[in-house]
Order: sequence, then C-alpha cells, then structure tokens
Amino acid sequence: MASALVNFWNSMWESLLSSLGLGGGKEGTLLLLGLDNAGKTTLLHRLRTGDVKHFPPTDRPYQSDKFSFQGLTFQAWDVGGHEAVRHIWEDYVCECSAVLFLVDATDADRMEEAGFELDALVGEKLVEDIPIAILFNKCDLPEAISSKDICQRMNYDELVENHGADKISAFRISVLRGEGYQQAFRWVASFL
Ligand SMILES: Nc1nc2c(ncn2[C@@H]2O[C@H](COP(=O)(O)OP(=O)(O)OP(=O)(O)O)[C@@H](O)[C@H]2O)c(=O)[nH]1
Ligand SMILES: [Mg+2]
Repeated sequence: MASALVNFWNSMWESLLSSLGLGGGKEGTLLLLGLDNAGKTTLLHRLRTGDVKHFPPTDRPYQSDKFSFQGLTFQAWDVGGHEAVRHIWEDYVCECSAVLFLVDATDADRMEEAGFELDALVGEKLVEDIPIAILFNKCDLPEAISSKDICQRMNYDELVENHGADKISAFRISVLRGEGYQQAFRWVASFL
C-alpha cells in the first residue's frame, strides 16, 4: 500500500516535471565556461551537493559524476577559465548538450573580455547547434551591475546575431544564494 502511494506521487511528480519541460529521463552533458573567478566550480559543486564551499582556481579539466537536478540527469565539464587554459575550451564543446557561460556580474572591467572569449567560440562554429545559457552570477552582491549594462559591455546583441536568438539566453543568478539558475536549467531542458 505504502509503495503504491510512493509510486503514485513519483508519477505525479514526473508528469509535473515533464509538463514544465523537465524530467522524463532526460540526460545531458554541460560545459561550464567563463573567465576565471566567475563561479563555475562553485556552481557545479552546488548542483551536485546542494552546498557552497571555497575552491582554488581550476587548473585542469574536471568531469563530474552524473548528478540529478530538477529531474534531469547531467554530467558536467569544468575546464577552468584562466587565460592560460582557455585555448582548451573548444576541445570540450563537441560532446556537450549545452554551454553554461558564467559572468561575474560585479566585474565590470572584464565583461568585454568575457564577451570577446564567448564570441570567439561562437565564431569558430563549433558551438553552432548548442544552446548557450549566459549566467550573470554574484547578483547577491550590491555592486552587481544591471543586465542591460552587462549586455552592452559583453556585446550581447552581436552574440545573439552570430549564434541565433533561439539558442542563446541570459539569466541573473546567485550561486551563493541558490537563485536564478533554475530558470536557466528549464531553458536548457527544452533542448534535450
Ligand atoms: N558573492 C558571491 N560569490 C560567489 C558566487 N559564486 C561564486 N562566488 C565566489 O567567487 C569566487 C570564484 O569562484 P569559483 O567557483 O572558484 O570560480 P571559477 O569560475 O571556477 O574560477 P576558475 O576555476 O579560476 O576558472 C569564489 O570566491 C566564490 O566563493 C555568488 O553567487 N556570489
Ligand atoms: Mg574553478
């Protein structure tokens, strides 16, 4: 009797998730990109464990185990964002289902650089059919700047033009507070 009830609730949950475009056994591989200090490793750890902790800068590619988030199953690559390792980003794009490109929303001075690096990747056509969710992170901090301002600094309109408006979208998030990336995952899920 108890297991029938559990099965009933599980199937209700699954249908709710799939009505939202989530769940249904969908799987994907994520590639976390962005400049150093954007919050990639912190996000991946939060997605896998629900916790936030401090990490040293990522100096070699890391592939996570499979983990579930919002009824979806993912594996993720975190390859590091320091200038010295950015040249390897393109080696990791072909196998991924979506790119999560993190931007530090408080680091106005480096947004142009972030936009440049993403545009270089888009220009290579390696990510042609891959959805790119740009995550403006650290929006918990008062110095986080407006999305309009970030978009201007990153030259977002050109990214949209080059990659296609249907395959690129931006979200304001705070990994620290656990806010905003849920919408990004809903959007990514619609491509899986
Ligand atoms: N305030 C705030 N700080 C954050 C947030 N997310 C990450 N951080 C901090 O930003 C710093 C860099 O985070 P990491 O996850 O190591 O950044 P990364 O993108 O992996 O950096 P690299 O490995 O060098 O490419 C750390 O001090 C984090 O605690 C957030 O949402 N809010
Ligand atoms: Mg890192």
